[in-house]
Amino acid sequence: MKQPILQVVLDTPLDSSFDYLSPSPAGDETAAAIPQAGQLVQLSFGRREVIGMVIGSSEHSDVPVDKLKEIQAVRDQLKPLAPEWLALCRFAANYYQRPLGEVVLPGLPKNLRTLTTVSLDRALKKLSKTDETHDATPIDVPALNASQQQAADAIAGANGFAPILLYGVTGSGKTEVYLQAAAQVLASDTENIESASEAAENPAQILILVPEINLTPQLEGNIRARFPGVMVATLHSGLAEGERLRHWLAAHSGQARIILGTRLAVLASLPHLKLIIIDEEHDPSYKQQEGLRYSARDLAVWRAHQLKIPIVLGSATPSLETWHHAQSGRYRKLELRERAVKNAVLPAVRLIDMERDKPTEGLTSTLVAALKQRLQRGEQSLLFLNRRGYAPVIACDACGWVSNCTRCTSFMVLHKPEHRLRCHHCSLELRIPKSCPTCGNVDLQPLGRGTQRLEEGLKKMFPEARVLRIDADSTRRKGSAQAAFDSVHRGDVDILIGTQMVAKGHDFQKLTLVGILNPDTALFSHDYRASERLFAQLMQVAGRAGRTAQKEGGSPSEVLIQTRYPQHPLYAAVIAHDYDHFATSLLEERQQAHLPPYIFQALLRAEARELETAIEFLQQAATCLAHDGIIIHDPIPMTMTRVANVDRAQLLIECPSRPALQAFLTEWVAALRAMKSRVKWSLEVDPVDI
Ligand SMILES: Nc1ncnc2c1ncn2[C@@H]1O[C@H](COP(=O)(O)OP(=O)(O)OP(=O)(O)O)[C@@H](O)[C@H]1O
Ligand SMILES: [Zn+2]
Repeated sequence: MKQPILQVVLDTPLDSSFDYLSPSPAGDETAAAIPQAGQLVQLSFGRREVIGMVIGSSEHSDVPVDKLKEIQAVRDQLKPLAPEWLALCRFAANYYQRPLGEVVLPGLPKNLRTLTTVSLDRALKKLSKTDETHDATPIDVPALNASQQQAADAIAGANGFAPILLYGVTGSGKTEVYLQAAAQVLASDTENIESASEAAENPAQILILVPEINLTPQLEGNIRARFPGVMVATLHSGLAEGERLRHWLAAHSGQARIILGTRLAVLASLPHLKLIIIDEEHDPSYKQQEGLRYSARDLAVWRAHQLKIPIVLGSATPSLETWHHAQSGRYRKLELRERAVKNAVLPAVRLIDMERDKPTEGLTSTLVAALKQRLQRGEQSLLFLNRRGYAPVIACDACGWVSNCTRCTSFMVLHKPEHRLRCHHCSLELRIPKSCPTCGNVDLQPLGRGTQRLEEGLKKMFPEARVLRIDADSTRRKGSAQAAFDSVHRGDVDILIGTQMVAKGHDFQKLTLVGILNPDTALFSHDYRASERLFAQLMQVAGRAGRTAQKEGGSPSEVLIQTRYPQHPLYAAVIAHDYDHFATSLLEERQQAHLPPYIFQALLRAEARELETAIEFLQQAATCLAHDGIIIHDPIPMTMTRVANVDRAQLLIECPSRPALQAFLTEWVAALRAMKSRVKWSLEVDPVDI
């Protein structure tokens, strides 16, 4: 019999599959099983041994058969990945203009891509022994209020592809809706299937995506307690490789029925997926910013469409893309207008004019008085400052020297507790100079204020208060973020200082005051998405206050924003908690200015030692192909031009039609590859940072 020819993809930048021969039977076999599409195989490629995935087979090859190599080993202990999964990868590869192999293989856990099968065999063995049920004391499940019930029923009752926006104000109990809808889906799946054995073989799976899993241990605990007897798998980059493989296999085998993960989980193998939930769907962390620059939200919607299942996008501040779909009726909108806890109300938002009430240690007297009141009453406060470090720069008054990074177009940030200057872009670290490097002046001054400096000032101002800072620096150790949030929930903290890490979905029960410091810079950014983001961020952080009813003798929940621009319309919308109106007017602006979601964009980035080289490459790229109907802008240096001694420039491409843009990009990428330029370039489809 002729050996079939297998097409295999590998993790290489070469945009093609490679032909290999099926392995010949071992001595004592008459015929070896032919590897199927979706199967992982080991083979030699050039001089290397690598892991690839079979994507198809054929009778013919353009390469003479005697030149073809045989596949060396088949990972047949692993069930092949399903055709639907391969189709998802194909879509992502086409849409984001990447070779299929660079989507398929990096999407799998590392331990599946190694040449030994030790960890795979170990993980499979461990999984086969795992009792599907985990011990959990079922917790009290709150009775849903009417709008929550309606939403949960609508989700669980949806048939076929059903994209749903769950638009609920902060604290409206969206999580409870997800969980009760999920419970209904898991239960009805078991009832509907006629034979019990079929149900046992194919129980429904539910994918829940969250922006950052380490920040939501509450949710994971809640899910485990809620679904005793159901295997829950988590998938995120914080897992050790062994664990990650085990969880991935649990999803792939169908044993895990609830999969809770960050953006990377959207590429998991989920053979019985019946419902997808994306919490905080507006969150920028759903966008992968390197390699395959995908939007997990968009891929999830595609997946739901492919499988004809419902998908829930939950947020108090939906992205404008999602809002646009809800307005046009493509997505169904379900609303939760009230906070879920009885008598809990949205906080009153007030602006403090910093021109009139001049801050000391970064705090206006109004905010200080409000903090004092909370301390006296034993309530918690949160100060939100989205800038980590002590001060963004240090400077010499005498000669004007500032702490520039020598490798980037940015400043070295002062990190006082660590006694270091750090560049947040290239990670360069230096000791803090004792005197000015140019004039020798010993009196170097920190300019501006980050979370560390705020913490120092607060401790001086309120020596009796328990102050805790949560930011990327204070939570570097594994588990430290969780420990920090636990101490806030226990009530061991009076004043919490935090960056955007503290704003994401936390259900702080004792918090009655939120102070927002320094949000103004984003008002005047040249990025057209800045105001959408700032608004969402302010609404989210404001939403951490007042999640329970006001106690007797307690303070009403309140949000104080320190600003120099109290007249700015964005703040007026925050005060009114008026997302609808704000989003609608932003959409109008976008439509008039021909910006997304009314136009589709792609961004070509180039990197070189010299800026001119990068720009030249982009100029060539702009003219290398006819482009009717495609708008190609002039190449420009990126705002932060130099990072780690590399200069960066970008070229924006736009088109009112997505298919036309896609068709152009496919041809264009081929032309760019053919240029064989030494400039490093990358293409991003639907870019979010321009
Ligand atoms: N039906 C209900 N009755 C009483 N309490 C409820 C009910 N539903 C939810 N809650 C409680 O309301 C609080 C807020 O819920 P949750 O954290 O789910 O809000 P959310 O809509 O996700 O808010 P955010 O957008 O701010 O993350 C939680 O403490 C939750 O336990
Ligand atoms: Zn740097």
